[in-house]
Amino acid sequence: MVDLLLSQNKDVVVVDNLATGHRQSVPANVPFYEVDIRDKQALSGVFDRENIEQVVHFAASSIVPESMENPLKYFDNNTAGMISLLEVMIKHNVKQIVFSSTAATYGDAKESPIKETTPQLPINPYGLSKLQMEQIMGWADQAYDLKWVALRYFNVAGAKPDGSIGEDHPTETHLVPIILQTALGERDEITMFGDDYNTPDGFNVRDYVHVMDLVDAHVLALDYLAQGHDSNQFNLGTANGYSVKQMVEAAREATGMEIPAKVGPRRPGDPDSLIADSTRAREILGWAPKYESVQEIIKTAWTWHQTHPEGYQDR
Ligand SMILES: NC(=O)c1ccc[n+]([C@@H]2O[C@H](COP(=O)([O-])OP(=O)(O)OC[C@H]3O[C@@H](n4cnc5c(N)ncnc54)[C@H](O)[C@@H]3O)[C@@H](O)[C@H]2O)c1
Ligand SMILES: O=c1ccn([C@@H]2O[C@H](COP(=O)(O)OP(=O)(O)O[C@H]3O[C@H](CO)[C@H](O)[C@H](O)[C@H]3O)[C@@H](O)[C@H]2O)c(=O)[nH]1
Repeated sequence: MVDLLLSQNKDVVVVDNLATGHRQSVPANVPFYEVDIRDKQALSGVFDRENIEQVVHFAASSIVPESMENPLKYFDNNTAGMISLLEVMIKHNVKQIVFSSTAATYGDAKESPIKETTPQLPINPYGLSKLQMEQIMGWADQAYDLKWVALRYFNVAGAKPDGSIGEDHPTETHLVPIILQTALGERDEITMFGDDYNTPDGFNVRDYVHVMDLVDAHVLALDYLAQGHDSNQFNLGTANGYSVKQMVEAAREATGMEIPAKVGPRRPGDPDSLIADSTRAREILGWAPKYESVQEIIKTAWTWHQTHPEGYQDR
């Protein structure tokens, strides 16, 4: 996101407590504050110093299985983090925010593909915390005229195509990086969590969206708010569902590697299937994902993993 905004000659300020982020991923010439958004005093200091007009709120804990084991962490970092951020924004009269929401707010959705109007009934604490954050922004709009866009991402994957920016988590839990670490020989095999879901081949189905397409949507959402539109919510996915097994097979084709895989037990908190209907984002924001095939998404991630087997190397 920072990379794209800079390429458009926008001024950017980054706040991150580096809980899972990397200092090296932010260019040295971008103002960077190592601040926890729950620290209102420190965050207020950033807003005092910088001339902030709009906020893009990515900061969160975002691992579904971790949220099942440690729900309070999610309500603290995510829900309370949002309250702190909004208080500081309102105090500084900053009233436009684009927010990273998630398909996890829908839970085991009763319709597929999922529309923005599909009932949000999360089945894990992570999804609930993100739904609470949306609802809190809704009340802040009514009370303080704060305008917000929730971008409900489906499963994000891929890397900058030149391989210079990619995923690097302290403990990797996401499917695509785990598959590619297995392809690189960093892991012996991948365990596919559960083959008895209510899906065509029994494996969980997800809608994988490229990170470059995702950041495009954020720029469109910032423009949408700058033009004075009302608060809104948008699903971001490609409308193509792939099962875990199909993802492993697609990665074998995309990389030419063997990628040993076995079936293991279900992982708690996983819905059967999450596929997006992104018509609203296409019609209102003019968003059009450029990467429709998971092969292409996986290939860009593969370039990153091959060239950065140790990630950002800052640990
Ligand atoms: N990756 C996905 O598939 C996906 C899907 C839907 C939504 N999202 C959302 O997108 C956002 C980014 O996800 P990601 O996959 O890049 O995760 P990530 O863990 O790589 O990024 C989160 C960033 O927020 C920072 N952070 C966390 N808590 C903070 C706090 N209290 N104060 C300041 N900084 C804090 C971390 O250090 C990290 O840099 C998250 O809000 C996540 O919920 C991700
Ligand atoms: O080693 C693994 C890792 C994952 N999976 C499976 O692969 C699928 C995708 O799992 P991820 O952990 O990559 O992603 P999640 O669907 O759990 O969650 C991701 O997408 C969500 C939206 O759909 C959230 O927003 C969340 O932040 C983001 O991590 C799931 O069915 C999971 O069970 C495996 O089978 N084996």
